[in-house]
Amino acid sequence: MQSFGEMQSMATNIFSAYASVAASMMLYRSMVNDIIPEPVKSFFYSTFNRFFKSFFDRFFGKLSTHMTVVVDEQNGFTRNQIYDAAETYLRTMINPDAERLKANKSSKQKNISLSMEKDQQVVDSYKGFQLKWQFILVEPDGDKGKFQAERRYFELTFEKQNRDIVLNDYLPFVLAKAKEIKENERAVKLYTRDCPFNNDDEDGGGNGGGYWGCVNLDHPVTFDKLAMDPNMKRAIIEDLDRFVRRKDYYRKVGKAWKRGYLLYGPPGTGKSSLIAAMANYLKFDVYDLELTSLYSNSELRRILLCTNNKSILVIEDIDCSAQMHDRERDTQSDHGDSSYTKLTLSGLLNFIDGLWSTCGDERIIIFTTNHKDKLDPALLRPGRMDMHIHMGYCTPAGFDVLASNYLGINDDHRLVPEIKRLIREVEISPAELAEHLMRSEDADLALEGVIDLLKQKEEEKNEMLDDEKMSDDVKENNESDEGVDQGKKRKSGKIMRDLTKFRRRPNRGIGKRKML
Ligand SMILES: Nc1ncnc2c1ncn2[C@@H]1O[C@H](COP(=O)(O)OP(=O)(O)OP(=O)(O)O)[C@@H](O)[C@H]1O
Ligand SMILES: [Mg+2]
Repeated sequence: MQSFGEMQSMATNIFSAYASVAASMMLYRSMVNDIIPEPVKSFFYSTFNRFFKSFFDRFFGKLSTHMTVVVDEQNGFTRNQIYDAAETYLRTMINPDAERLKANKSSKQKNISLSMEKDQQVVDSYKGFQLKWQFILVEPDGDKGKFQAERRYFELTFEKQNRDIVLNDYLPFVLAKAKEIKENERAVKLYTRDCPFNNDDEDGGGNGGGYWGCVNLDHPVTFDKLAMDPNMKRAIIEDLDRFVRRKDYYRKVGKAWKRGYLLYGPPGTGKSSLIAAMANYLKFDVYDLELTSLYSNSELRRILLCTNNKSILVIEDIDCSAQMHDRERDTQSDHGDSSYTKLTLSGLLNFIDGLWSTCGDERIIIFTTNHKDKLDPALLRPGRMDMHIHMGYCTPAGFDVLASNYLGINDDHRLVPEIKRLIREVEISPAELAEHLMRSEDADLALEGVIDLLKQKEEEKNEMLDDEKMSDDVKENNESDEGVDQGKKRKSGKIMRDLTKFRRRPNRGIGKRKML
C-alpha cells in the first residue's frame, strides 16, 4: 500500500510529465500547423485532449472524497426538470454579497427574480452536510460553434458518502421546493371571453385556442382585508385548505376533485371580493364566464373544456338564468332547427356534474347571486354546491376590519362606539361604508361622514316604521269603524300608496359594482 506522500510525488511526476508532453505538443503543433489540413488537425487535437482529460479525471477521481453530479439544461430534446428546479431554488440561495447577478422577470411572475451568473457558486447545507452548486456556461467554440447553442449546466459537488441522500432526498427536495417557489411567484390570471389580450404566451396553454383572453388579476384583496363574519371566514379558509390537500382522498372515494360555492347576498357585500381573495389565496386563475354571451350548450362545452386546472370558474348573477329559458325560446324561433342545442341551465349543470368534472383537477366553481330565493331549485339541491356562503350587511366586527384597512385605526378611536351602535341598528353594505371611509385622509372627518350617513339611514328606518305603524292603525280603524267617511278613506289610501313607494325605493347609494 502506498503512503499519501508517495502518491503525492507520483501525482507530481505525472503532472510534470503531462506538462512537458503538452509543451512538446505546442511546439509540434506550431510546426505542423501550416502543413496538415484543418479537418485532420481538429481530429488530432480533440482526441489528444480527450485522452489526457479522461486519464487525469479517472486518476484523481479515485483519490477524491467528493463527487460531482452534472445537471444539464437539456435532456435530449426536452428540458431537464432538475435543471429548471435547481435554477428556481438557487435563486433564493444566492449570496447577498455576490458581485454580479442576473435579474429576470416573465409575464407569469409578479416580481423580479435573480439568477446565477456564469461560474458563480452557491453553498447549500442539507441534513448537516454541505453541497456546492456551480453554474457553468460553455459558449460555442469560435467558427466551429456557429450552429451550436451554448451549453448550460449546474455542477453539484458533495462528499461521496452522502451520495444516496443527495440522489434520493436532496434532489426531490429541490424539485418540491422549486414548485412551491414558482407557485408563490406566479401571477394569478383573469380569463374572460371578451378580453382582447392573451398575457399567457409562455406556456402556450390556457386561452383555449382563442376562446379566452387573459390579463393578470392584480387584485390586492386578501382574506384579512375582507369584512365578514370571522367564523365564516375561517370556515372558508379551512374548506379551501382541505380541498387542495385531498387529491388522494377524492380519488379514493371516486369523486371528481372539484368544489362548488354559492355566494349570495345584497349588492356590495363582497361576493366578488371574496372570489378574488380565494384566487389570491390558492393562486388559482379565474375564468369569468358571462352566460348571457352564450347561445348554445355546445358553445358552453367548448369553452369550458378550454379551461386549465387549478382554476376558479365564476358565473356571476346566476339568478339571471331565468333569461336562459327566455333565450331558449328566442333561439328556437330564430333557428327553427330542433337539433340545435340551446343553452339551458340544466345543460350547464349537467355538463358541470358530468363531462367537465371528469377532466382536469383542482377545479372550483362559484356562482353568485343577489337573490337566492329566485334561484332555480336545481341549483340549490343538496350536493350541487358544496358550500352556501351568505355575504350580509356590515357588522360591528366587519367595521373594525374596514376601519383598520382604510384609515389604519382600531376600535379605541372615540367615534367607533357610536358607529358600531348605529351599524347594529341599520343595514349598510361594506361597499357603501368603504366609499365613505375613503372620502378623507383625516380619520375624524371620514368617521364623522360615516356617522352622518348612518344617522340618515336610522332616520329613514324610523320614518318607515312610523309609517307602517300608522297604516296598521288606519287599517284597524277602517275595519272597526263602519261609518268612516270618504275623506278618511282617501287619506288612508294615500298613506298606503306612499308607504309602497317608500318600500320600492332602491337601496340608495349602493350601485351594482362589478369587480371581476
Ligand atoms: N366584505 C367586504 N369587505 C371589504 N370590502 C368590501 C366588502 N364588500 C364590499 N367591499 C368593497 O366594496 C367593493 C365592491 O364589493 P364587491 O364587488 O365585492 O361586492 P359584490 O357583493 O360582489 O356586489 P354585487 O352583488 O353588486 O356584485 C369592493 O371592491 C370592496 O372595496
Ligand atoms: Mg359582484
